[in-house]
Amino acid sequence: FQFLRTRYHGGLNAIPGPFSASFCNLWKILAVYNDDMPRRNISVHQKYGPVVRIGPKHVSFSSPEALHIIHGSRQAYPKSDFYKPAAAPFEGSPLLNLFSVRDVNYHSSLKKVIGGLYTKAAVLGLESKIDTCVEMFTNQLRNRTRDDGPTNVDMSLWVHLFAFDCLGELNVSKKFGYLDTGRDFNGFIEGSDKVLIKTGLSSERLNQTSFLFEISQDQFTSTCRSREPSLVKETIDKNCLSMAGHDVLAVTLRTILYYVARSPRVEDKLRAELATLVTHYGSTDAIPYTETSKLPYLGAVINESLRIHGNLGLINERVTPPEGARIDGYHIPGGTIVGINPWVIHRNTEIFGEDVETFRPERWLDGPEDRIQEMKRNLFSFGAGPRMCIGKNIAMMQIYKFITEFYRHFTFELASPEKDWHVIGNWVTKQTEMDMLVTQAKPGRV
Ligand code: HEM
Repeated sequence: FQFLRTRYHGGLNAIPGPFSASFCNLWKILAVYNDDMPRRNISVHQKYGPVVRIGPKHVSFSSPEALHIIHGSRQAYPKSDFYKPAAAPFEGSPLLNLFSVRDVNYHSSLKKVIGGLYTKAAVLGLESKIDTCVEMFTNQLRNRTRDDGPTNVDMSLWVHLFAFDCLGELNVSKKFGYLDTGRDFNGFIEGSDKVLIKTGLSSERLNQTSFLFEISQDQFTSTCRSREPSLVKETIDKNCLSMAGHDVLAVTLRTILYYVARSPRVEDKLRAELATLVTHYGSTDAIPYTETSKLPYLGAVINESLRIHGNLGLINERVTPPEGARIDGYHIPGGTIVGINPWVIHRNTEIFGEDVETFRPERWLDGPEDRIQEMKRNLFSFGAGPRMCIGKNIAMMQIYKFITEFYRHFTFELASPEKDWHVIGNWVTKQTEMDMLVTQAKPGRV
C-alpha cells in the first residue's frame, strides 16, 4: 500500500522514469553502489527525455531552462538535506559553513562576509603560493624520474598530492608534506576518499538521516588523527570550507592529462601554443597567470575537460519551494528534490553539438559566438547562480599554472593506453588507474 501511495500520490506520477524509482530508491542505490551514477543518469535521460523521476521524491532535469530555474536564477532553490552533514562537528555541534548552509538568507549573509576574498583580483595575491606548489611538484617529479628515459608514475596520486599541498599552502601557509614524501603519509587522501565514496550512498538514503556521511566524517577524522595527531586541528574540524576543492581540482587535472594523452592532435596544438609563451621566460621562471590565462587553446582544453568529465556525478540537489514549480512542462510539487547532473547537461547535444562524447577543444573556439556563449552558460562544473563555487578563480589559476609548467618540464604518455582508467562514479568522480610514463623535457622545449 505504501508503495502504491508513493508511486501515485506524491504528485510525480506523470513524470517518466525507471519503474522502481517511482516507489523506492533502488535505482539510485544501485547506480551509486556500482560507481556508475553519471552514465546511468545520462542513459535514463536518453530513454525517458529531459525530465526523469529517479527516486520517489527526486527528479533529474537536463535542459538549460531547468538549469536556470533550479540553480542559476536569483531565486534559485535552496540546497537539500544532502548538504546537512557537510557542516562538520566543531566543539560538539555542527559548524555551518558556506558549502553546507541551506537557509538562503543565512547563506547570502555569510557570502557577503567572505566573498571579497575570492574575487579575480583578490586571488591574484595568492599566485606566488601556487607557484611554490607547482615548483615543488615539478622538482619532486624530476627527482623521482630518470634523466635518460621514461619513468612510470601514478599520476592519479601525484595530482592529488599537489592539490592537497596547495590547499595547505593557501589555507595555513604550510604545505602538508605530501609532495615532499611523495605519498599519502597520514592517510588524509584515503580518509577523504572514504567520505566521498560513502557520501554517494548516503545521498541515496530513504529520506532519513545521512548517517553514512556522518560515520564517514568520523572515520576521516579518526584516520587522520591516528596517523598525524598534531595535524592542524582546525583544518580537520572545519574541513568543509578550508578543505574544499582538493578532490575536484585533482579530478580536473587528471581529466586534462588523460584526454590530452589520448589525443596526439590536441597535444601537438597545446604544446605548440605553450611554446610561443615559454620562449620569453627562463626555464626556472614561473609564467605569470596573466599570460597563461590568455592562451586560447589552453582555455579550450580546460573547458572541454570540465565538460567531458563532470567533477560531480550526482544531481546537485535542490528543493522546490512550498508552492511547487512548473519546470519543463511539468508541475513539480513543493518539497521535491530536483537538480541537474553536470554529466547530463554536458551531453545535451542541442547545446554542445552532436559529438558530445568526443574530446574536442575546438568546439570552444570555432563556430558562431552566440553558440559558444550558450555553451559557456551551461558549463555546470562549478555550479551556477548564488551557490556557484566560490573557489572558481583560485581553481582556474591552479589549473592554468599546473598544466603550463607540467607540459613545459615533462613529456608523458599513458602507461597502458589500451586500458581505460577507473572512474568512481559517485559524488566526486575521482579517477584511478592512470599511470603515466613521464620523461623530463629538455630545457626550453615544450
Ligand atoms: C576544479 C576545482 C573545483 C571545482 C570543479 C569545484 C566545483 C564546485 C561546485 C560544483 C560547487 C557547487 C556544489 C553544489 O552545489 O553541490 C562548489 C561549491 C563550493 N566550492 Fe568549489 N570547486 C572547485 C574548487 C574549489 C576551491 C579551490 C575552493 C576553495 C577555495 C572551493 C570552495 C567551494 C565552496 C566554499 C563552495 C560552496 C559555495 C556556496 O555554496 O556558496 N571550490 N564547488
